[in-house]
Amino acid sequence: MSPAMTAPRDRLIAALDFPDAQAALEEVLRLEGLIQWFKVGLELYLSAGASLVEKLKDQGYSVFLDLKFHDIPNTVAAAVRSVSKLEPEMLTLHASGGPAMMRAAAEAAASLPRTPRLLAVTVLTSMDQAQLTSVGVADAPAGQALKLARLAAECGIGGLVCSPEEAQEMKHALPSSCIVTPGIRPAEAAVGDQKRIATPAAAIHAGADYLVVGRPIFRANDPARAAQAILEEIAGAMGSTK
Ligand SMILES: O=c1ccn([C@@H]2O[C@H](COP(=O)(O)O)[C@@H](O)[C@H]2O)c(=O)[nH]1
Repeated sequence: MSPAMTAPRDRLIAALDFPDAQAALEEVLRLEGLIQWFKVGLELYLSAGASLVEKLKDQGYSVFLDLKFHDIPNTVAAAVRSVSKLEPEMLTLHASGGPAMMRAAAEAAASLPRTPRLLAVTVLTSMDQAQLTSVGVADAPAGQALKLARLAAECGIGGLVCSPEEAQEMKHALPSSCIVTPGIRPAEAAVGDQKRIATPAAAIHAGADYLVVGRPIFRANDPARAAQAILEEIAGAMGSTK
């Protein structure tokens, strides 16, 4: 983790899963002063495109562009070069795309004047054992995630996305990788479609560098209050982890 990352707000990424730029930017405004990092995923990027990312960057926010590339190596390398013009701080690709794809992505990123941090998505936090078995993977989610995380690191990918349940083992096995965990659910929050989850405090204790939170903030009656409560939980856990 970067030494500059000392404040709870540097470790919380709010997922802007909204249908258009107007809805997303209204929420950004509502969280002004609380949130530094926003994640732009497929839904919003397909609707609002590059201009939304540019607006967030112009306003001084850090952007995690979560497009989860998964294609042949040449196509993924070109996609990395293309979206890196927007200067996102983080960018995702699926580790299951394999070593040739990940190496091509890492080389493409390294060739750029401003290298985005590439994150390999290991096993989606919405997948449990049954889901994994149904796509032909016999391993347990944690074992498969670790296997893919090691492969990603060997291919020069500096970060990974995994469940907070797996963060501790990941940190132990790959101490220099940046660990980003979605699947965060404060104690009272609805779980929804997520399967491998933990509270903000548990994720910090397990060694997650960044926590991604969407619905527990944006589907709360008062998103700013929900974000504040999560920041306080992170702060408490950081205090007791030091
Ligand atoms: O394994 C993964 C990878 C990405 N995500 C993304 O994180 C957020 C989580 O949103 P919640 O509303 O807090 O569940 C969402 O944008 C996903 O696309 C993930 O959940 N799991």
